[in-house]
Amino acid sequence: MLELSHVHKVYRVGAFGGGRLRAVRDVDLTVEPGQVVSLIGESGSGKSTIGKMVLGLTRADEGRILFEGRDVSRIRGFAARKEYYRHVQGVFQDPFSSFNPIFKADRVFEMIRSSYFPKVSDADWRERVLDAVGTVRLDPGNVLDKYPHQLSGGQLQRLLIARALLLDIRLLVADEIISMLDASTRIDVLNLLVDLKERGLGVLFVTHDLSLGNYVSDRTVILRKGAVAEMGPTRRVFENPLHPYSRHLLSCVPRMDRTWAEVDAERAAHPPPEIDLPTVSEGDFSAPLIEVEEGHFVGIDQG
Ligand SMILES: Nc1ncnc2c1ncn2[C@@H]1O[C@H](COP(=O)(O)OP(=O)(O)OP(=O)(O)O)[C@@H](O)[C@H]1O
Repeated sequence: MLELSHVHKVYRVGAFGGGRLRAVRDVDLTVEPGQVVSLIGESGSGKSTIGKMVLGLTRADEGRILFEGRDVSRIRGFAARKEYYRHVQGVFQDPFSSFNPIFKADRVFEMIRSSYFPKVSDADWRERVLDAVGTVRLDPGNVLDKYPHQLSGGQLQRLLIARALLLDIRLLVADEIISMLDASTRIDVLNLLVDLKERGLGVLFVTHDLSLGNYVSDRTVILRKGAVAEMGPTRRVFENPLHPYSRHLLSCVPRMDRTWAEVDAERAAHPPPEIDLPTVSEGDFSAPLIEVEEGHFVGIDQG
């Protein structure tokens, strides 16, 4: 469904744009229908840039991004872009910024209607909205006809997902969608992503939080400095992390059931296997991956 191959993004930075920042380096990844793929990395690792490239909000400098076989960078013109967004939508971190505070929150649905379904009757449209709102586990009586300030962040986030569902959406880019929500609402929105995947949608779930990625995703991609450090089935990556960076990230996640000392002792008793990481020479911006077990890849060590 979605395939990135050898994707690079270099931003111009500094005074007069004279500097270059390689935000994404030689990234390969895929998302299949009915699959949640987590893109995990610390701040600045290039996660959002990948999401933006998939959404056509910024262009890759090298490499290809294919959605259902079509090169996203070649989608030009209003009609073609509109058609793309019928199938690919993004939801972002701050739900409040996606709503205009002076309009009722469900106005976001009207915008979809006027743009994509101008001929649908009022009654039919209402039916579709109620269906989409129900799918995201909201009670229409509680959320429709309300202003954004009368709704919680979790409710607004779910309204945005409902809006996406009104289209014939096949891929959702969910960029840090729960980082502004409290713990109890987070789990509802995470479970909603699982519902979407069961409906056959592909989800690219961008997060800096490993435990969220572990909870929700089928495959995990760990990014470091714009390149893939490790990628594979989530269970394999979490149970058998092979890249030093993945191990480091995982060791930083607090455990509810153990103290630091216990975790340290366990690690010392069972040191992880050493593997040879791929290498590249200075000035080479490729970031090769080695397949260490089926579908489980490790990338270069960037120090
Ligand atoms: N429009 C831009 N112009 C210049 N540099 C940018 C631009 N957007 C992002 N960057 C830089 O590219 C790098 C990757 O940014 P990106 O937002 O993709 O990272 P991220 O992993 O999503 O981080 P965060 O979790 O903090 O959002 C960062 O160093 C960032 O400062």
